[in-house]
Amino acid sequence: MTRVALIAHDEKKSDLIEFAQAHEEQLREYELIATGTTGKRLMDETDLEIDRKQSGPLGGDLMIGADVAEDRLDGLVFLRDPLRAQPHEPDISALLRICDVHDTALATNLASAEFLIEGLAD
Ligand SMILES: O=C(CO)COP(=O)(O)O
Repeated sequence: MTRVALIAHDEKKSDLIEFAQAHEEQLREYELIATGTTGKRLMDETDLEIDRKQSGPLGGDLMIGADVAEDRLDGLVFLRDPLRAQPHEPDISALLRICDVHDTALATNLASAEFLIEGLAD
């Protein structure tokens, strides 16, 4: 089954929720995982089922990175906050890097997330 991860930093969470709501029917076909707080908001504000990992700063990015390393992920939408430094920046870099290592589809902004989600539907 197609497995997709959804992550957003705080300033981008509302954008991700709107994105998920707009694509809810399609996303319902997939196994979804998310970091802790992102996952909670998705569950509260959509009808999607989410496998919630730890919150990002507590290791959630690394947990999703482990899925990527095991080739268990088909795509990642990661709406980062480009204007604010994060305390767990090394974890974020590690997640982006492992996506490149495994050639896993990765979208870090809404415009590319639209392409990713369209591509998964094909
Ligand atoms: O910090 C994050 C990704 O780096 C996201 O974590 P939360 O979804 O728990 O806010």
